[in-house]
Amino acid sequence: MGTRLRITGRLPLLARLRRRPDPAGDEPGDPFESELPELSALVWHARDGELAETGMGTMARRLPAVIAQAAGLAWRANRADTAATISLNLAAGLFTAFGLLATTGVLTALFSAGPTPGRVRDALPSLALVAGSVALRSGLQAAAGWTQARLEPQVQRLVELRLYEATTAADLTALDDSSFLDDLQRAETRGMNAAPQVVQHAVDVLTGAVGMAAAAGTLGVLHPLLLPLLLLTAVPEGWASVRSARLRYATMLALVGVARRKWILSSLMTERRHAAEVRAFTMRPFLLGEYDRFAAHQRRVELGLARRQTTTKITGDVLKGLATAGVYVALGLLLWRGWVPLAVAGTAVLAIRSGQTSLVNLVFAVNQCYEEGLYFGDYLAFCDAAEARIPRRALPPPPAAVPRPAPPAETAPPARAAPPGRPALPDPFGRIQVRDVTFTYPGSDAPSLRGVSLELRRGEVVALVGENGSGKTTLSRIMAGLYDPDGGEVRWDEVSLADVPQDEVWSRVAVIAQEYTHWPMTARQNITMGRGPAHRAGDPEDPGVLAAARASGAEEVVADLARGYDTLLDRRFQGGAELSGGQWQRLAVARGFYRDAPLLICDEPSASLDARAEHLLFDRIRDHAAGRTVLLITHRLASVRYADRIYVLEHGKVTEEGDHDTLMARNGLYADLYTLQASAYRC
Ligand SMILES: Nc1ncnc2c1ncn2[C@@H]1O[C@H](COP(=O)(O)OP(=O)(O)OP(=O)(O)O)[C@@H](O)[C@H]1O
Repeated sequence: MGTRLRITGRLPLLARLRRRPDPAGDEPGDPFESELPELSALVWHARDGELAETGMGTMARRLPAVIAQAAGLAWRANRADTAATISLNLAAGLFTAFGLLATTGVLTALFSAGPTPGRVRDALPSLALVAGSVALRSGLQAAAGWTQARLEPQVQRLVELRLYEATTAADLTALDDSSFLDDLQRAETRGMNAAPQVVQHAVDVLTGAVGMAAAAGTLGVLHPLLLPLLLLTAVPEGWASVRSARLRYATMLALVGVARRKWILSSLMTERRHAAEVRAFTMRPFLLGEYDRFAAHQRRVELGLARRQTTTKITGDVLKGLATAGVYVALGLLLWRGWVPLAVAGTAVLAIRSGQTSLVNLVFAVNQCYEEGLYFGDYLAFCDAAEARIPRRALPPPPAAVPRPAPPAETAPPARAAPPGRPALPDPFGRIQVRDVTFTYPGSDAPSLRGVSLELRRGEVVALVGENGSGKTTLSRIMAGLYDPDGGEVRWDEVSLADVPQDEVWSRVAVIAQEYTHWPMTARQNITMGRGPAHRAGDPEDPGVLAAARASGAEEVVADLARGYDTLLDRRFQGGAELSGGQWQRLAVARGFYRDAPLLICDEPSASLDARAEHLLFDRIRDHAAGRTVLLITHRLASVRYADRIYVLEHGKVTEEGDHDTLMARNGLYADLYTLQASAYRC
């Protein structure tokens, strides 16, 4: 097992998969450049180095670490079950060895001279020992299987929690990063499921090793020469299994971008919210064609894999057959030379068969453990990377090798108090200042904000206007503590947001986002989402819900629902209702009001509202601002003329500021846009 599993010298398998042209036409050749150029840079080059390390020596080196990780995970999932699984398997192995050795007694008695009834009688005590140890071994194995089965869901829960804890806390910009998303896809779709498998296969490795040790120990006792012969039969199978696993893993890595693209396309073709547009824009042939292009590529790569795996398996089987024949020839020679008696040879045959079975199981388990360990490694690497992208001031619990149990959602209060030693946001604050803020999205060449400064005083409605792409949403996200600026800062009185735990910022800001989520929950939960104990079931008596619904106009929407606030807003489930765009928007606005935060950020809150609802909403926003502060982003300039102050953004810079009259008198972009909109109503 010492050779490195390199298929062509120093060339990693993945690169080879990529470069080799296939005369038969069912190999990938150089598919990403020729067939799927849009995915080429992302996938292939990023993983070459990683795969180059994956040889058999590497596997041998990594396996103990994988097993240790599995053991640690299982231990943290449930100590009693882990201890029971290990000790029951060890005990079962002992009884296997004991049963094999007792077989020698049976055979010795049976092969001795004398009348048959006497020989059978002599064999009975050893036979009883064999029967007893077989029964005990089976009982122990069954109990071990049970404890092992109990571990699986517990391990699964731990790993799921860790991943989702990390993805929901990671910096928002991480989710704009395509390599982060690729890694997330691998970790979620494959790596996360690998965790219980790793644990299971690690236990199987233990079981196989114990069974193998029992057979090997028995053979060693019977005749020392038999032992290396038995081990020889393991080499071909081990080689074949590891090579096969590596091929499969390389293929999975090669196809991760394809799988993600296919998944996106499949959701476009199956999800209800896209169905109308798919038809109206006659997108079906395009989507099906795209899907088929990726599926065809995947099929070609997978056919190549199947062929290589079959060749590998046949080679391994042939070599194993030769090795097994060698073992039996050696045993025959030992018998022929009279170096072992017949009874011992008989036991040796049984021990070899038992050893081979254990060996096959062991090799299979090692292979599976290693393969799943690779996927599990992806999961761990992703979780580490995602945890590293949790902003430090979010103050997550210290990273651990396993997930931490989350506080029960219904009892988790919004984080209002800063931890000791951390400054808290002033309550109430006097003014919020944005000072010289710059921001560039990761991977973008141009900054979205360039030295923006503005001020909001308590109780004011401040409007942000500007053409598409001028940076309004980006600025509002920085003010909501969702992005950290590259330069400059946001201060609440004298406290900089950068010094305050993010949870505290988020609990003090309510955002009615431009792109909001249609939460597939009840109408009540759509309003109370994320705020206090009501966030799970909803408190039917909560006056805050009624007030927020009234202020946003959601009250009329809920009145028409079959089960009022308890109506499920998801047509995919029985009894679920669907809302119109404007009705959804009223609920989103209600959610913002319900949070009752000192700073309300409204990003295009009226885009889908009818004229009356829009008019009412802006009135309500003004009412809401009494004692609180509102940042209003909108293209409906008639609604901002009553704002206390208006900032005009152009290409990420504030170019105008003042109230409506000042800006109209200035005759700049604001006046242009306002006059344009007003003239549309005049004619
Ligand atoms: N997630 C992102 N990744 C990279 N660039 C982004 C991202 N979101 C926005 N941008 C870029 O940042 C700039 C400002 O976008 P932003 O959404 O802040 O504009 P906006 O003023 O809110 O536009 P609109 O009026 O259309 O809503 C744009 O050039 C946009 O392309």
